[in-house]
Amino acid sequence: MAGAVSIRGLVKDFGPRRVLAGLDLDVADGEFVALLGRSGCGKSTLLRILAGLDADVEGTFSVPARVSVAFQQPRLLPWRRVWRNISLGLTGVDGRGRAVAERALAEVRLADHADAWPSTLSGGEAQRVSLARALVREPELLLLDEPFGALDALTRLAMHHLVEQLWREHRPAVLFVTHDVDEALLLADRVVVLDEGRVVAEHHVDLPRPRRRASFADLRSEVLSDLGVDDVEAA
Ligand SMILES: Nc1ncnc2c1ncn2[C@@H]1O[C@H](COP(=O)(O)OP(=O)(O)OP(=O)(O)O)[C@@H](O)[C@H]1O
Repeated sequence: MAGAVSIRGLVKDFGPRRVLAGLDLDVADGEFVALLGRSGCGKSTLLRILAGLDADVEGTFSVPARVSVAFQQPRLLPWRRVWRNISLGLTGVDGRGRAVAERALAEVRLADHADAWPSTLSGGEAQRVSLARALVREPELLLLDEPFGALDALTRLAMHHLVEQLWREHRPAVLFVTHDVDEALLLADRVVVLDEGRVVAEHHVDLPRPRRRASFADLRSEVLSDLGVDDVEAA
């Protein structure tokens, strides 16, 4: 199977600080990979590089032609209605921008919000618009940088279901940065742990979906231990 992402020896320095130190990582087509690691270990930097937002690197990487990104903050344009936020910059849709945006909104359960202004949306709704905006480009690779980090616990749960469903339907490869080990184990095919700018551990999550937290208690302990944290619940 052709890989969606192939990274070899990626090095990124910010002045004297080496953030990525020869990182190697492959992501297969349609694979859902979660990236975990201590704060400051370079997760967002890696996503920004793959998204083409930072070209000042050494090493090599390849990504597919269509890459979409969703960040922790939805970053919607406040002076555009929701549907325009989604259709803006879409090429090849001519006069169908509104219809295309509406279809994407229906997928994230926001069909009736096409004409809303971003300022009137809740945090969860804004994040769903951000997902719709990412998906409408039919990405082969979806980069998610802590997309649920700012949401409350209940909204977060709903978003897990939604992302899993959208991923099943569209099957992009996903690279998903999170601090939440449970979130990673609920959603990902593979959990990759970064430290000191390299991959230091990875775990395949061969569990049927939808997953229950009880089904990955042992894996959670292993991943937490990779992160240098004791699993108090396992004691
Ligand atoms: N534009 C920049 N200029 C200088 N240093 C930067 C810049 N962007 C990031 N860094 C530094 O690079 C390191 C990695 O940052 P990055 O945001 O990739 O970490 P992260 O793993 O995503 O962290 P977190 O989990 O806290 O979001 C940090 O030490 C950060 O201060």
